[in-house]
Amino acid sequence: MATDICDIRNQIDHIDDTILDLINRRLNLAKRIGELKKDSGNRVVDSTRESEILRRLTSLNKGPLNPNVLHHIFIDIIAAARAVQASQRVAYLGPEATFTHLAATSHFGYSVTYVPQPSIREIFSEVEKGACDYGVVPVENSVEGSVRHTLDLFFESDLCICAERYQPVSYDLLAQEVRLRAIKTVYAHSQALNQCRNWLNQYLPDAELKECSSSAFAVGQSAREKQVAAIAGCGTAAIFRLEAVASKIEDFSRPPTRFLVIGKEKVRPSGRDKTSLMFALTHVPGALAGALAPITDAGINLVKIESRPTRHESWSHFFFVDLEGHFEDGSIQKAIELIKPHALYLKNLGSYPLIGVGV
Ligand SMILES: C=C(O[C@@H]1C=C(C(=O)O)C=C[C@H]1O)C(=O)O
Repeated sequence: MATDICDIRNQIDHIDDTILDLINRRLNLAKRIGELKKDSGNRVVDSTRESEILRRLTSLNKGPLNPNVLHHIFIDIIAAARAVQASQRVAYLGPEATFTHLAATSHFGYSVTYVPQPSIREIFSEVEKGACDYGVVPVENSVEGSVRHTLDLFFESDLCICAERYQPVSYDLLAQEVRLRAIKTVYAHSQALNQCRNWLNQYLPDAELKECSSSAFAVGQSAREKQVAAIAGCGTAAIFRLEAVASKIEDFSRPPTRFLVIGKEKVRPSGRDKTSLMFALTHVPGALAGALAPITDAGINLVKIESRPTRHESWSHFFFVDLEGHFEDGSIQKAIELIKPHALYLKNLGSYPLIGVGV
């Protein structure tokens, strides 16, 4: 038996050596690409190429590797490949361990510098002034609120959407050690606490529950004391060097929150893309139907539509629509030309790879 384990471990060591060697060879190639990009003035991050790689590997994968794990592994390899080309700074809605932070790390991996911001407006402005290369903002069904704020800020800003990301809203119980019995106190943000009440009543009925202002504060308390646990977003244990004592402890599972990666670059087509438009219409009967008709007529899939008051005197509503396709597709360009006469204002917020929910 022991010899068997020994033998198999030797084989694993050999595979690890090969993986390490291959990763370093891949990084050296990325470095060469980085030099070519520098010469031609191209940006380091190529989201289209990245999504092509992830889609290709996901379809090649025959298991037992879980597709989500495959995604995480390659996001980190790709992040390391970006880092050897240039350092990247990513602004997100802080503090650490928010769902926006999680969305950011699952998109950019751990080889970039994350810069927490106190508000969505500040994320936009950090990227606009070039202090950060990208920003990550919540846009739909957020637990952090202010999603409408994100939509409104696109009116003022020239930044575009470079990518989207779906982040599950799920909680872990974190502590220094994994024995549930040892936990006497649980710190959590009020939202997290409210969403995990049943689980806490069932598994930690005697623990003292302490509400605090952020998950980052909660995990800070846990890092200080062995008997203190914290509730934080699923997957944050590694960020804080704590153990996940229990996972998915929320009482009801919720749909994932959608986040956007914003930046200055226009993303080229990947083969399966989404285009986000924002337009304002006059408040006359049939205006919206008229503006949407070119989309229907072209057989374009309207993925989402949402409206916001413009708060400008003579304009009534902004409409945000997500279409399946890329701005460079003839059908999308033609539809936009036909919408324009109906609109007081129209802006293309960007085309970016379409991502399945949960990836
Ligand atoms: C290596 C490149 O740079 C970055 C890293 C990539 C990778 O690791 O595969 C892919 C796209 C870029 O974001 C590249 O552009 O090919």
